[in-house]
Amino acid sequence: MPAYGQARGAWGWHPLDSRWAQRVVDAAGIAPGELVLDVGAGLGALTAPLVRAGARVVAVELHPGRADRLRRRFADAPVTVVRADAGDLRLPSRPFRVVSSPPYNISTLLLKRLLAQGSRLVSADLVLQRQVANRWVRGDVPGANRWFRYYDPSIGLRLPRKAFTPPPHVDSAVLVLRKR
Ligand SMILES: C[S@@+](CC[C@H](N)C(=O)[O-])C[C@H]1O[C@@H](n2cnc3c(N)ncnc32)[C@H](O)[C@@H]1O
Repeated sequence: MPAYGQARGAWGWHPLDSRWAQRVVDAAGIAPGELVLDVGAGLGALTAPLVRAGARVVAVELHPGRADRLRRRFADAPVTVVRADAGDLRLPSRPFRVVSSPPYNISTLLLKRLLAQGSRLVSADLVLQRQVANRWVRGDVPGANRWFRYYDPSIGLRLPRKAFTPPPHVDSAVLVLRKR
């Protein structure tokens, strides 16, 4: 079921503190001009430092009000706001990177989408529930053998709960995937 059909309050609303968002983007090492998807962009906590890094950003957000606010906030920046469900995401036809702090309930769906056959994904830096990120790095997910022929998984930054407002009930970490 698309998340848009979820009850009010079930939107995975845990925005990142701006300093932590900056750290996540710094660690991703974005080069000017790169195409970067920010999936579940919220109000742009990651979008803003991505723009400062010189990225061309596609900000995907399902919540209509947040998508509108993103459009207004980044009207003069190289940001395309797409109101879409991450599960139905149309991937760019050219090489792209992903830097995202998605709602935890869609992280597996999103990863499968990004790693689908034909994807031009170059790298992903995804803020995930730490347990889930660890499972991916251990290869403890169906399909891992196939995906990890092409991508090298590792754990990046570990984020404390206070990196988000409101703080989630679980620890988080950045799952880093780099094309081999
Ligand atoms: C954890 S918040 C993070 C927001 C922002 N990335 C940040 O770090 O501040 C996740 C965001 O994903 C959005 N969202 C929820 N379900 C979604 C879906 N299926 N597709 C796209 N966005 C979704 C929510 O509306 C929310 O803005």
